[in-house]
Amino acid sequence: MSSTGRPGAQAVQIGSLAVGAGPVVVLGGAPACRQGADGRWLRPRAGRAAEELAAARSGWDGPLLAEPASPGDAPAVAAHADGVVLAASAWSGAPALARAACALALPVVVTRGAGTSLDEWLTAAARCADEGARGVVLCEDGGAPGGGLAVDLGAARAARALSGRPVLAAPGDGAELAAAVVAAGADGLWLGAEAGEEAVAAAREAVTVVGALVRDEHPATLTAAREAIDRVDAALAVLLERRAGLAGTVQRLKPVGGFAGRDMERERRLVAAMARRAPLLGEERLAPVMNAVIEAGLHLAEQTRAAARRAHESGPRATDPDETQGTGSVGTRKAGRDDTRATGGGDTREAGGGDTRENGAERSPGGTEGGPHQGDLRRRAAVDAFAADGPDHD
Ligand SMILES: O=C(O)C(=O)C[C@]1(C(=O)O)C=C[C@@H](O)C=C1
Repeated sequence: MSSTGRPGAQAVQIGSLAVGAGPVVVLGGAPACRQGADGRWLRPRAGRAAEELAAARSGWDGPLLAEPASPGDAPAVAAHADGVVLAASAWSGAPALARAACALALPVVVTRGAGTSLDEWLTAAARCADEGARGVVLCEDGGAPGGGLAVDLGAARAARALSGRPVLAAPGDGAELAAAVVAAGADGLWLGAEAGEEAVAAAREAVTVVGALVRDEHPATLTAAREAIDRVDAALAVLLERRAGLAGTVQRLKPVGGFAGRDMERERRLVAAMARRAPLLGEERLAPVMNAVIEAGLHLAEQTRAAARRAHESGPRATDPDETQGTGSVGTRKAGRDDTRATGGGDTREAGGGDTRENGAERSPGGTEGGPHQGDLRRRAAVDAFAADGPDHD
C-alpha cells in the first residue's frame, strides 16, 4: 500500500513512459503543448488521421497517444502512435472501432464519460484487455464538455483500487485541480486540448510538490532514485521558504526577536513533534537539521530587518520600518540595549536557554506587560536590538 492508502497499480508502458509506477505523469494535447509534458495526445479530425498523426510525430519523438474516429484510422495510429485512446462513446457505442483499436496491440486508454458508471467503465477496460490491448489505463474526465470541474476524483480512486490499473484524471485545460488530482492518488494528469505551456508547467509543479508528499515511490535505478530525491527536495524547498517567512513573522511579533529571543524549549518541542512523523530519523538526527533550518530563518529575519532599517535611515522622509514591517512598535527608536537585556534578550547564543515564557510570549495588543508605557519601551528596545544585532550573528 502507498501512503495514500492505495494498492499499487500495474504499470503500463506507453512508449518510453511508464504510467502507474514512479511519478505522476503529465499528458498534454498536441500540438499546443510544446514543452513540459511527458506525453501528448491527439484526436485527429475525421479522414485526416494519417496526415495529422504524421505531423504530430514529426515534431515530437516522445510518447504519443491517438484517438481514432473510425476503424479506418487504425493503420495511421499503428504507424505513428504509442497508444490508443477510446472515449466512452467508442467503447459503449462503436464496438467495431473498439475492437480495431484493441487489435493494434498497443496500450489503450479507456476514458469514462458522462453517464457511464464505474462498473461499465471497468468492464470496458477488462474487455479491451481481452481483445488484445497491451495494457489498459483508465482516464476519468467526468464527461462534461470541456472536462474540468466535472472530474470525479472519487471515481478515479475507486477505479484504481478495484481494477489495479493506472488511472489518469482530466482536470480540463487549466491546472487548478492538478494538485487535487495528484492528492487523490491518480497516476497522471490528462490536460485538455487547449492547455498551454503555462498549464503544463503548473501541472508539473503540482505533480512534483504534492506527489513528493503523497506518492510512494520505489525506484529501481540510480537515475530514478535521484529523480525521486529531486522531487522531494523541491517540496522541501517550497516548505523551507514558507517556514522562513513564518519564522520572520514570529520574530516581528515576539517581544524579543532574532537570535536574541531564541527559545530552546520551543525548539526542543518542535523537534520532538517532528520525530513522531519521522521516526526513522528520530530526535537525535532531526535536531541538528532543525537547528540549521531555524538559524537560517533567524539570519534571514535579521538581515531583512537590518536592510529595512538601513533603508529607513537613508531615506529622505522614511516611514518607521517597524510600522511597515508590521511590528506595531511605538515609542522612541533610541531606547537603550540595557532595556533589551532586561526582557531576557541580550547575547544571542547565551540567550538561547533564557526565560522562554518571556521570549515566547505573544505581544499583548494593549501592551500591558509591566504597564503600557514600560511595555512599549521594552518592546521598542527589543526590536532595535534585534535590528542592530542582525548580521553579526553567525
Ligand atoms: O517560535 C519562536 O519563538 C520562534 O522564534 C520561531 C523559531 C522557529 O524558527 O521555529 C525560531 C527561533 C526560536 O528559538 C524558536 C523557534
